[in-house]
Amino acid sequence: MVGRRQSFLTWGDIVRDGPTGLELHYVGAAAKVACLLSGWHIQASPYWGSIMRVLVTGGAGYIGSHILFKLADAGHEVAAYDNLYSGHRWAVGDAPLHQGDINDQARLDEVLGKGGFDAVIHCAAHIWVGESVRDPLKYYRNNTAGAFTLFDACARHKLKAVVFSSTAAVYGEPLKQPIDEDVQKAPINPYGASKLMAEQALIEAAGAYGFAYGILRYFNVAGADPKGRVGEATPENSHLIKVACETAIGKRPGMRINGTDYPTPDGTCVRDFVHIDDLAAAHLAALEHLLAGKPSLIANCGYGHGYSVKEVLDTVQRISGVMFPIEIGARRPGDPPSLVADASRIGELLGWTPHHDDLDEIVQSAWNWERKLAGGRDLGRPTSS
Ligand SMILES: NC(=O)c1ccc[n+]([C@@H]2O[C@H](COP(=O)([O-])OP(=O)(O)OC[C@H]3O[C@@H](n4cnc5c(N)ncnc54)[C@H](O)[C@@H]3O)[C@@H](O)[C@H]2O)c1
Ligand SMILES: O=c1ccn([C@@H]2O[C@H](COP(=O)(O)OP(=O)(O)O[C@H]3O[C@H](CO)[C@H](O)[C@H](O)[C@H]3O)[C@@H](O)[C@H]2O)c(=O)[nH]1
Repeated sequence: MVGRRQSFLTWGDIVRDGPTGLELHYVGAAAKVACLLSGWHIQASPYWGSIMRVLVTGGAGYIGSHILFKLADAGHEVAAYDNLYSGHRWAVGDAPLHQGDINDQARLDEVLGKGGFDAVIHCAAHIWVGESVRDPLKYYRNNTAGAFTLFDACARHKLKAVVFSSTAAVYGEPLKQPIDEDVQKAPINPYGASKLMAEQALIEAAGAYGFAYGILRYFNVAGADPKGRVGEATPENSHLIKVACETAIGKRPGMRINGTDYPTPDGTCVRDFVHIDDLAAAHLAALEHLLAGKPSLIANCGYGHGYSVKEVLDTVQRISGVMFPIEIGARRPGDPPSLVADASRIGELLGWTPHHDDLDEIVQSAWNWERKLAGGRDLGRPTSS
């Protein structure tokens, strides 16, 4: 895959219009040679040389928007589907934004019916563990029932593949760490349970209606686009690194550590923080894998090692240079003490190799983005449902 869009589109267009598979090999090989000669970075890809047409639900949100940029950078055709509940119109960049709700079957039919999409990446969801404990039905309605409506539409419109944003929260509190994909799933909060049900429905629907699926279970995603085009701007945010950066920049007066009495080395929760750019790359690799006809998969997205809440806050203070106030509070209901991925499967299946496995780099990129936001973009919550 090459890192320059215009040129790749030219090759891809030839490939797409070619009457036989021969062109694909010819054009693919010629493009590879051209890129090697011009020194462009190339990653091995089984879907090399073809354009994928992909609809990203939740594309105006934090993770969806980075996936849009990653796919577009690689020359693919992308569009976002988002109700702008917590997303932002500006976050989709040049991609078309189809405003709509995943619970709205008629709107999904309209968009998927004329879109000519090969695949859907399903990121749209409610995402807050704490809120899910306070208002579980909100989560089952959007993350489970909404996913059913979307998967049904994908089946009826004969999509080839669906990649689903799942979460480490499906595991609950497994005894074994790092956590591999086959451990027993026993979510301890409605957010994780709502996602696990959607996973199950996707697996069964894909088998029955004949499409491929990729379930990616993200651990804790953080950081921003290395080119600074987009980053995390989800409103009412409770993600640790985001809250810490907002506190350091002065948007919040202080912050709290949710519990220091966990059975972990320093008593605070431990999480496996994965850089958003590596996570977006995992989606590109998963799509290429599935659209090349390879088997459906379930894979963790993490680095295989964790940092405690205290370690993360120390890092944010050091990198920002701001010693913001931190108080010690009670545990937050629904928080497992430790979530660290066994990340071997995704490497084996997709050849995924992290490029940003470094807490300082993750925090630095989140901090750079926070400073850019403070420069003045309007981040008010859009009003549509
Ligand atoms: N952020 C993390 O650390 C993390 C970790 C694991 C899994 N995930 C999963 O990744 C996905 C994306 O999370 P995010 O951090 O980008 O959250 P986000 O809130 O920034 O993005 C979610 C997007 O979905 C949209 N949306 C929500 N409900 C919708 C609906 N009914 N119809 C259409 N659009 C809707 C929102 O407007 C928003 O743009 C979610 O599925 C989440 O569960 C996130
Ligand atoms: O101000 C804060 C914010 C967070 N925390 C703590 O930091 C840890 C991480 O919390 P986050 O809210 O950043 O992340 P979660 O692990 O709760 O959840 C995130 O990662 C999960 C996967 O591991 C999910 O998928 C979910 O969508 C996503 O929000 C938790 O112990 C939390 O209590 C604090 O102490 N203070």
